[in-house]
Amino acid sequence: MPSQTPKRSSLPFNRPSRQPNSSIDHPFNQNKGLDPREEILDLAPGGSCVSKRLNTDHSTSAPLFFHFSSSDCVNPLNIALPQGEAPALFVDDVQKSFSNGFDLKQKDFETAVVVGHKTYVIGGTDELTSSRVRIFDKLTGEWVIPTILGTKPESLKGHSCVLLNKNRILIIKENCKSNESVWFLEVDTQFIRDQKKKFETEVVAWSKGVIGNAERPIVISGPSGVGKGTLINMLMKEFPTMFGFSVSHTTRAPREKEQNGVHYHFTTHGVMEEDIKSGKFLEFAAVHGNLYGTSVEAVDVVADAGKRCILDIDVQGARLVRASSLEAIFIFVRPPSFEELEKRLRARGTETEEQIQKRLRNAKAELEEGNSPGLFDHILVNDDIEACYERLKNILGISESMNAAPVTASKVFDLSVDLSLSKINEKILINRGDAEQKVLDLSSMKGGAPGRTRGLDMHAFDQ
Ligand SMILES: Nc1ncnc2c1ncn2[C@@H]1O[C@H](COP(=O)(O)OP(=O)(O)OP(=O)(O)O)[C@@H](O)[C@H]1O
Ligand SMILES: Nc1nc2c(ncn2[C@@H]2O[C@H](COP(=O)(O)O)[C@@H](O)[C@H]2O)c(=O)[nH]1
Repeated sequence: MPSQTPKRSSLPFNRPSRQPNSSIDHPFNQNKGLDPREEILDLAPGGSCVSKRLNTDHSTSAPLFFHFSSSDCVNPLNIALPQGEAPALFVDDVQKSFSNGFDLKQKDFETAVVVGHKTYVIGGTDELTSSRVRIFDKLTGEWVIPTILGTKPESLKGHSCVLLNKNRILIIKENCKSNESVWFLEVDTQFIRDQKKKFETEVVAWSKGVIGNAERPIVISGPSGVGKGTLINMLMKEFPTMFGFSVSHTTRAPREKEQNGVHYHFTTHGVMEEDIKSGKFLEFAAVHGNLYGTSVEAVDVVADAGKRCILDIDVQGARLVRASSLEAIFIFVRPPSFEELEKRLRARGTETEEQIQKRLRNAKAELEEGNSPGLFDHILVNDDIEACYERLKNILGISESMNAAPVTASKVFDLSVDLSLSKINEKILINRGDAEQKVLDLSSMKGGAPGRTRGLDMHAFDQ
C-alpha cells in the first residue's frame, strides 16, 4: 500500500486513499449513543458490581469471582447475600440451582455478568476462546451462543467487568496499555434490540472504548464529478495527521491506477451481500448500477489511528448514516451548474459515454435530494476549487496553524494484572494492586456498537 495520498494530478480520478498510520475518529452507533433519558450508571455512590477473575496466574487454581453487591447487578439465584464480602460463584455453576451453596471450580480467563435472567459469560480457557461470549438463560436453563457483531478484542486473558445501565458490560483488559484496555460488550442497547429483530437470534456486539475527545466524522456527498474527492484530497494533503479516509467497498471494477484497499476494497456482489447480511456494513447502497458500502471496520481503522474520519458517500448512504447516529457533520457539494458538472465528468475521462449518461441522470435526482430538510448540515457550491476549499475548512473550523499543532494524545498508562473495578456514578475506579488507582470517566461517553465508544477519559485518581 503506498504511504502517500495520491496527488490530485497523479490520478485520473480524485478519490482519496487511506493514509497508513493516519486517522480519524469514530464509528457511530446505531442507537445514537446512550439514551439521554437513561442514566449511564444507576448505582448509588459507592456501589459496586464487579465480575473478575481473582488471580491471573494461569498455572494456579485461580477462582472466578462474581460479586453481587448492588441492585444493578442482579443476583439471578436469589442468594441471600451476607453483609460485607460478596459470594464467589464460578462459570460452570451458572446452570446449577445453587440450593446447597457454591461449587468452587477453576475457570481461567472467564468472567460472568448477570443481566436480568441472562448470565453473560465472557472469555474462555485459552488464547483462542479468550474473547468468546456465551449466555446462560435461567428461564430456559440453556446455554445460547449469540451472534456477535463489531470487532472483538484480540485476547481477553485477564480482565475485569462491570455492568453499566443494564445494557452494556464494561470490560477492562489487564496487563496492557490503557488505550487498548477499554472494551464494551453491548447486550441490550437499542442497537442490539434492532439487530435481534433482524437476525432473530440472541445478539451481542463489541465496541472498543476510545480514550480522548475525537472529533465528529465528516460525511461528504454530492453528484458524481462535482469534486468531492478533489476536496477531500486537498484536506488530507494539508492536514495529514488530522484526517483519515474511510475506504469503502464496491463491486465496480477498478479504474486504471486505483488500488485495492487504498481507494476502495474491490469485491464481488456475492461476497458483499454475505458481508452485508453478517452485519459488517455501517451503510450500503446501489449507486450507478454497483454496490457501494462503508464497513464498520473502515471507520474503526481511522478512529484507531486517532484521526477524524471522512466518508465520501452518495446521498442514500448519507441518509443511512444520519439515521445510524454516527454523529457526523453532513456536507453536500453542488456544482455551479449542471453543464459544468457534465463538463467535469467528461474531462475526468474515467467513464464510458453510457456511464456518464447514467451518472448525469442520477445527478439530477441527487441534486434534488441534497435539498432534503434535515439531511445536510452544510451546502457547498464547488465553483472555484480554491475558494470552495477555504469554505470547507471554515465549516470544519480548521486553519493552517492547526497543521503545526501537535496532536494532543491522552496520557497512556500501563494497566497491571489483578485489577478490580468499582463504579461510582459515571466513574469507574480501577484498582491496580499496589499501583496508583485510575479513574475511567464515562460522563461524556458517546457512540457505541458496532463501532467505537468514544469520549472516555482515564486519569490518576487524585486528578
Ligand atoms: N472547482 C473545480 N473546477 C474545475 N474542475 C474541478 C473542480 N473541482 C473538481 N474538478 C475536477 O472535476 C473532476 C471530478 O472531480 P472529482 O473526481 O473530485 O469528483 P467526485 O465528486 O469525487 O466524483 P465521484 O463521485 O464520481 O467520485 C476531476 O477531474 C477534478 O479535477
Ligand atoms: N453509499 C455509498 N456511496 C459511496 C460509497 N463509496 C463511494 N460512494 C459514492 O459512489 C459514487 C460513485 O463513486 P465512484 O468512485 O464510482 O465515482 C460517488 O458518489 C461516491 O460518493 C459508499 O461506501 N457508500
